[in-house]
Order: sequence, then C-alpha cells, then structure tokens
Amino acid sequence: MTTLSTLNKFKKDGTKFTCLTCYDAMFARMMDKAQIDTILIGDSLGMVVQGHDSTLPVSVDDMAYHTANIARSNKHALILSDLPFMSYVTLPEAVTNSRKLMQAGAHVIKIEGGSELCELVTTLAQAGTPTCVHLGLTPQSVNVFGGYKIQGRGDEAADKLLADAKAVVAAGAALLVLECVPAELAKAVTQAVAVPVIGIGAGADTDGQVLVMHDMLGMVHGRVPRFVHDFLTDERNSEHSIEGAFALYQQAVRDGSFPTEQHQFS
Ligand SMILES: Nc1nc(=O)c2c([nH]1)NC[C@@H]1CN(c3ccc(C(=O)N[C@@H](CCC(=O)O)C(=O)O)cc3)CN21
Ligand SMILES: CC(C)C(=O)C(=O)O
Ligand SMILES: [Mg+2]
Repeated sequence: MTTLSTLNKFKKDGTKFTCLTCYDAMFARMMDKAQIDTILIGDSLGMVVQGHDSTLPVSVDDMAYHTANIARSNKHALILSDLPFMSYVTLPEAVTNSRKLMQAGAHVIKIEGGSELCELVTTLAQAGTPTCVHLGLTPQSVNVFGGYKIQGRGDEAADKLLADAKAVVAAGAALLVLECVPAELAKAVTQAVAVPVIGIGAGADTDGQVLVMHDMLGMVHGRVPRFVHDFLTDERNSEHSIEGAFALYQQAVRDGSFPTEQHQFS
C-alpha cells in the first residue's frame, strides 16, 4: 500500500513514482495489478467522462461518487481527489467539501492555487487531511489564463511560482502538482521543497509523473498535448493491452524512459 511515507521515501531515494487519473472500478482494478503508485480522481472527469469543454461544471458530489468507485476497487495506490471549481473559496465550504471526499475514500485532497491557499492547507492538515497543491497551469482558472497555456515562463512568473510552492509547503502541503511549466523551473521547485512533487508537462526531474488515463491510452479529443504519450500502441506493450499500457507506464517512469525532452517545455 502506498502512503505519504512511501512517497517521501521515494523522493529521498530518487525513485520516480507514477500517478494516473481514474474514474471507475474496472480501470482501478487494472491499475492495482500494474502497481500504479498513486491515483488521482481528477476533475478532468468533467471533460473525459461528462463531455464538458472544461473542468468547471464538475460538482463535489460528482467527485465523491467517482472517489468511492476507486476506493472500493484499488487497495494499492494512494488516492488523491480534486476539490472542484469554486468548492473551496471559503474556509467552511472547503472543510465541508474536503470531508465529503475524505469520507468517500480519498487519502489526500488536491486544490489549485498558490500562497492564498496557505490558511486552508494548515486548517486541513491540523484536521487530519493532507493536501496536494496544484500549481502552474491550473485548469480551473482557464478563463483567467485565456486557454490551456504553459505557465511560469519568464523570471517574474517563475519566481512567483517558486515562492508559492515554498509558501504552501511551509503551511503544511504534503504534495505538489506542477502542470505545464518549463522543465528547468519544475526542477528548481522539486529541489527547493522537502515534499514530493508530481509533474505533467513539467519535465523528467519532478519526483513523480501524472497523466490523464484516457490520454495515455491514446483516447484524445482534439489536439494532443505535448506531454502525452500513447502507451497502448507503444511497441514495448507488445500485446497492446490496457493492463500492459499501465505496467509499461509504471516501468517507464521508474526507469526514467518517460518523460523525454519531446514531452516537456523549456
Ligand atoms: N484529457 C485531458 N488531459 C489533460 O491533461 C487535462 C484534461 N483533460 N483536462 C484538464 C486539464 C486541461 N489540460 C490541458 C489541456 C490542453 C493543453 C495543451 O494543449 N497544451 C499545449 C501547450 C500550449 C502552450 O504552448 O502554451 C501543448 O502543446 O501541450 C494542456 C493542458 C490538462 N488537463
Ligand atoms: C491533470 C491532472 C493533474 C488533474 O488535475 C486532473 O486530471 O483533473
Ligand atoms: Mg484537476
């Protein structure tokens, strides 16, 4: 069973670990077989499951439903669940909604933002709920960014992201996710904080990697993001099976063959 202690040990050892998004039982069982280290019930389910064009319509009840599906079906992975859009603006709301996801089976609550989350991070940690803070391209702010665009480019933006990362870790964040930031910045953040850092489109030097499951099985709607690799049709997955794709992803992240330079931004 993977715990936060396992991931902290991985960071110390330099053992790279995996995360995949998952929303239902059968895939969760296959991820258990492939020994995927951590699972994220991502609010990306709004796009890949519900058919919306952003993550904004997803509700806390949706997240709790999918979290419970996974918690019943996978006993190996550490389970992270996203608090969805506008469900953690005020402290009381954030606490109520975190409780729903923890009681549905999450082990860690993931929230998007920077140093403005510090008070919430501390409150949840004191109440027994570890947090993962998602920085960089935070999809719940797509309307602020004006699209899904790389973040943290330029000295000022990079300095702000590094300061945000340090602040939330000082406040008690247990994990970080860095999405679509230059690889050099992701490396600097990973070295600057004591907690494990999970990257997507953030280069090979973060402690862990995450992908949306559908993407890594070659099911992409629209343009294929740079950080996606299709592990289903990869020749190393000779049977082109779903379980083989999960196992290959686990192996490729562990042995450092994924991600490569073609999956990152500079
Ligand atoms: N299926 C899926 N995969 C994801 O990775 C994902 C979701 N859905 N939904 C929520 C967010 C949205 N994400 C996205 C979506 C698109 C790009 C994208 O097209 N990125 C461009 C970079 C643009 C730039 O250069 O600034 C790319 O080429 O990767 C990135 C992240 C990541 N998340
Ligand atoms: C892309 C990952 C990190 C995520 O937040 C999601 O799947 O919702
Ligand atoms: Mg998300």
